[in-house]
Amino acid sequence: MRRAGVKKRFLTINKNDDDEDERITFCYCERGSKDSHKPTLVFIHGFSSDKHTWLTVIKNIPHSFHCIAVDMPGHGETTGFSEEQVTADNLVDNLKLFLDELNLNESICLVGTSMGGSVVAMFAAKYPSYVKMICVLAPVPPGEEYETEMIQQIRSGTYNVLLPETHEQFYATADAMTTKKLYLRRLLANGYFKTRLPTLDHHKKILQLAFENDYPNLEQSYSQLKDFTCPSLIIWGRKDQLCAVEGAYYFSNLIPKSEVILFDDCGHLITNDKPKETAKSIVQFLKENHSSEEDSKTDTNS
Ligand SMILES: CCCCCCCC/C=C\CCCCCCCC(=O)OC(CO)CO
Repeated sequence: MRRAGVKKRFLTINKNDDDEDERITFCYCERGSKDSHKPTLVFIHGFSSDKHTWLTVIKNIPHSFHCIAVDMPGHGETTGFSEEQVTADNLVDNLKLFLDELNLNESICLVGTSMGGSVVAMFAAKYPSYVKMICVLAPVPPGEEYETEMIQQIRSGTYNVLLPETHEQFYATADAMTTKKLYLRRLLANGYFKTRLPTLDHHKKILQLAFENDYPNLEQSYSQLKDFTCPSLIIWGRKDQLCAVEGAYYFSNLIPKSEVILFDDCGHLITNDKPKETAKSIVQFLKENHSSEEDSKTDTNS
């Protein structure tokens, strides 16, 4: 935590004044404070992950940028949700509540990876006025056309592809998800199991429900992005085995003002494989597209 210079904070929101059960407490990491000349960067992690996934990237972003990485409902230290409530719609709407509470409702750059990238895309489709720009890292593309073998396996119930339960499964998942060599992999696996095994059943349930309810509707949920006019950056690893890299063109064809960056030698865990490059791409994208946004209505997508 200290290396990225972030502070951990909690924010409790009453969704309903009469009902204590409808109180949620968000946990998030923050560095810096709101700056009227620059958008705040808000980072959304992937499935079964948490805010820490972004520290490798935030470390490489200049301190002049206000950064927030939040634990999504059902993940990390954010509390007040049952599995059934962790749906795409709820994640999007609760992210809106969180941003409202922090007064971050007009000038942010929303950045998400994997499932978090999907949440960012759906958020921008539903609440375009909240964001100045978005950046999605390998979000889940819709439909069979983009389905990888890994997605097929998970969809048919082999959850340990994403949620390993044994050391062997952990090494297989790591091999599939990252191109970086794992040093001290047994130690890493032990660290992983220590934090993840207690939440395993909970995450399995969330995954099952997501494939039943949200996955079939992805195309519909993304469709309003066709009218999203803010600059959008799409980042993908060429060696992604979970979310097919062709998905980058699905999103760039859908979003009017979009730009694609593909990293060589990079798997699905982009924040792990290319942290410096990711930070650099985001900062570059912010510099090119902010402030000048009013006079540059050019389509970078053609
Ligand atoms: C849960 C609420 C869903 C809301 C959003 C709908 C997204 C599409 C619906 C179904 C697919 C489920 C997820 C499939 C893979 C995610 C990979 C991922 O996030 O990888 C992590 C590491 O696990 C990377 O950090």
